[in-house]
Formats: sequence, C-alpha cells, structure tokens
Amino acid sequence: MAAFSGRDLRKIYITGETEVHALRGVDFAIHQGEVLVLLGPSGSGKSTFLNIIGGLDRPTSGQLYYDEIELTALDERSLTRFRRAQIGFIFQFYNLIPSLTAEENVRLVTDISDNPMSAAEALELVGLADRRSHFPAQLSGGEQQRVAVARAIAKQPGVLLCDEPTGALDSATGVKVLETLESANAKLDTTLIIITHNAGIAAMADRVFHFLDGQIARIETNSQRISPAEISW
Ligand SMILES: Nc1ncnc2c1ncn2[C@@H]1O[C@H](COP(=O)(O)OP(=O)(O)OP(=O)(O)O)[C@@H](O)[C@H]1O
Repeated sequence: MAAFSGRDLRKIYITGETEVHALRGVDFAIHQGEVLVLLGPSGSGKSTFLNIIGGLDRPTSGQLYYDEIELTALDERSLTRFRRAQIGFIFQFYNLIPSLTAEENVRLVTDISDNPMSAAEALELVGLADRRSHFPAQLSGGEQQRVAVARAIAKQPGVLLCDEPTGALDSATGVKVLETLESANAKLDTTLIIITHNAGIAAMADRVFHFLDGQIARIETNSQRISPAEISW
C-alpha cells in the first residue's frame, strides 16, 4: 500500500526577482510502513519535499496523495487536520518548551489528539520513563531529542518525518535516537522518513531516495537493513 504518492511535483520559490526551482517534477511512491532515507547535496530539495508531504507547505504544481486522499486538493483547514492526525515531525533542534517537564512537553500533544497513547507510555517507548519529571535543561541533547521523538509518536501518527534528527548529536547519542525511531517503525508500523547528510544512516533504510537539483535522481533498495548500532559514521 502507498502511504504517499506524487506526480510531477514542482515547487518554485519566488523571492523578489529570483525564482528558485526547488522541486523540478518529482514522481514517487512511498510504501506504508517502510523506512526511507533522503540523501542529496545541500539545496537539492530534500526539506522542501519533506515539508510538502507533511502538509507544512504546498507544491506549486503536481498531485500528491496520502493513501486515497489527494492532499493537493484539500483546503487549509483540511490539510491542517490531516497533518495533526497523521504526521509527527522531528527536527534537528528539539523545540521543547523549557519551562515544561518531559512529560508535560509530550502532554501538549496527547491533550489535543484523537487517539493518543499516554505521555508516560510514549516516554517509556523512547527509554525515558525515569526522566519524565526532568526539565529540558536537565537532560542531555540525545535525551531531549528522544523526548521530541516521544512527543511525535504519542499521537500515533501514520508517518514520522525527520529532518536531520541526529544533526546536533555525537554518534553514540545519534544511534540511540535512531534506535527509538526504528522501534516506533517496528512497534507502531509508522512510516519513517529521514533526511540526513550522513550517508551511513542510509543502511538502516528499506530504500533511499537520492536527490539532485530538485529531482529524485536515483532510488536505491537495500536488500537488507542494518540496525542503527551497526552504522559506521
Ligand atoms: N522559503 C524559501 N524561499 C526561497 N527559497 C527557498 C525556500 N526554502 C528553500 N529554498 C531554496 O530551495 C532550494 C531547495 O532547498 P531545500 O531546503 O529543500 O534543500 P535541502 O536539500 O533540504 O538542503 P539542505 O541539505 O541544505 O537542508 C534551495 O536552493 C533553497 O535555497
């Protein structure tokens, strides 16, 4: 089953007199439950692609589907509803609220979701049950990112979209974060899409989209996935 499929997606940013063609006709299908890594040089369109499939931004032209829903045909309110229900985002910087504990940060999401797990359960899944009353400043970078993962998975989204989730972390800590993402994929059947500049991470994916100049230049299929602990950085 396709989680997402897209046809001839294009994105043009216009700033003053300058036009940037960030996506130049992208066709793709992303399978429900797969682990997908997006690689490519800076400026090749990865974040633009991620933001569009996550409903944070819209393409200039082309069609995009999530399952049977045509996202490109939705009005703002419906697109926001889709995003809230189905998409968990994880960014390079954790965006936690400093004055709230780990558990309260996760509750911000569970309080407004239709079908959430409890904040305690989400923190348990990322291995932070014993840190639930800690504030972000009392947690390491990797632990803060795992709270961000707990916050993203707590609403049980269909898809986790991660833009450089280990970009600010050392390798040992990065492995731990990737392990929590992988376990969300395995336990909750969440489609997992990760942008990274670290080509080693591609080995944990089912498939890799290689972006170049606003297009998917090549799709690589891994015959075998390796676990994050075996990745060489
Ligand atoms: N909001 C925007 N307004 C104007 N141009 C933009 C905007 N966002 C991205 N771009 C441009 O679109 C192109 C693609 O950017 P994008 O962020 O998608 O690339 P990327 O592959 O994610 O890069 P990086 O690996 O550096 O994050 C770049 O040339 C960028 O400058």
